[in-house]
Amino acid sequence: MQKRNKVNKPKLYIVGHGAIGLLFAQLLHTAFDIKLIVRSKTKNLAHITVAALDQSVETFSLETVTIDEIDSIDNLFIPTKSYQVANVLAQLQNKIRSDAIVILSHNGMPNLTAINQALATQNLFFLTTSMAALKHADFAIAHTGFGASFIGALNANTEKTPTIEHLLTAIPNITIEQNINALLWQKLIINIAINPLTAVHQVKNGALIAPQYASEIIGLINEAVFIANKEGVEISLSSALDSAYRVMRATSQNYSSMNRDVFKQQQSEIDSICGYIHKKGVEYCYSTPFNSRFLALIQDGTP
Ligand SMILES: NC(=O)C1=CN([C@@H]2O[C@H](COP(=O)(O)OP(=O)(O)OC[C@H]3O[C@@H](n4cnc5c(N)ncnc54)[C@H](OP(=O)(O)O)[C@@H]3O)[C@@H](O)[C@H]2O)C=CC1
Ligand SMILES: CC(C)(CO)C(=O)C(=O)O
Repeated sequence: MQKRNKVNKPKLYIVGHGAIGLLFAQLLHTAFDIKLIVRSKTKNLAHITVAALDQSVETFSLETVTIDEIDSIDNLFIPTKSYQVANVLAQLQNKIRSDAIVILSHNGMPNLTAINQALATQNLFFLTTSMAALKHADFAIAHTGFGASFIGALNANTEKTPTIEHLLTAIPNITIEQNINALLWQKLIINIAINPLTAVHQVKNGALIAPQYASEIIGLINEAVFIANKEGVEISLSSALDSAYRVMRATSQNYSSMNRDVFKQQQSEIDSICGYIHKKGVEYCYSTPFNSRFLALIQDGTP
């Protein structure tokens, strides 16, 4: 296959060099001229190592830039933790062109009001993925799980541009989803079922298939389905349970991201996962004992 010249490739900025950012950099670096936005740097080029699922290892180099070095951004991918998004947007807001393509990707419900306020004219997308990656060193990851990805438009002015066409070609098992709310809720419900329990009990995703966890899984998902339905998103308890158990089986050997956060005693995304259901429950005067309890347990840091 003919290699495309760097000058002909569209530029894509990726925030950070986290596990998902580097995984997507590997998938996209032949289609895009990728620049990694780093907090600080000593070198202009990062040498990246990705251990694939089949144990083969790929190495490639990408340019790194600090925010101060950026003039303007046409295409931006933000694969950070949910609690880091507001800060990223505040730092980059003046650099992002008014017609730029911005793709957010994180677990937990995004703060759509804040995102739409910060980026009122840009083409906003959200990408969810069930692929998994683990970071071993600053620029080294292992691809640890294969799963489907979905991308959907977050605002009405969003168009399917060549950037999105390139993404759809380069990322395996990705589908464009027209109903963004359904997409966000489906992923939220999977994380509600898996993340807090694997974090509190310090078990792999597959362990949750055991009957001893069933009543808590049903309790957590039932509350989320109630809120989703109140918000106009049609999801049934049985289809939500099916999806959650499917992902537990597909990622059975993985430790969830929240499991690792709790293990390493670092900040987790519980506020935008169980915390989102707790907050919505308060708004609807609907009690959410399961989500509220896991929110408190994990926020407390001593599950
Ligand atoms: N890893 C996985 O397998 C999966 C992860 N996800 C979700 O994807 C999202 C990303 O996960 P993951 O890649 O594991 O997380 P990481 O913490 O590995 O990656 C986030 C990266 O963004 C960087 N970053 C954040 N803010 C800034 C900033 N202002 N300037 C520069 N860099 C910044 C972080 O830097 P620093 O470390 O310095 O803060 C870090 O390098 C999360 O929501 C996660 O739950 C979803 C499916 C699977
Ligand atoms: C899909 C799942 C549960 C995979 O582990 C995930 O998104 C996570 O760990 O945060």
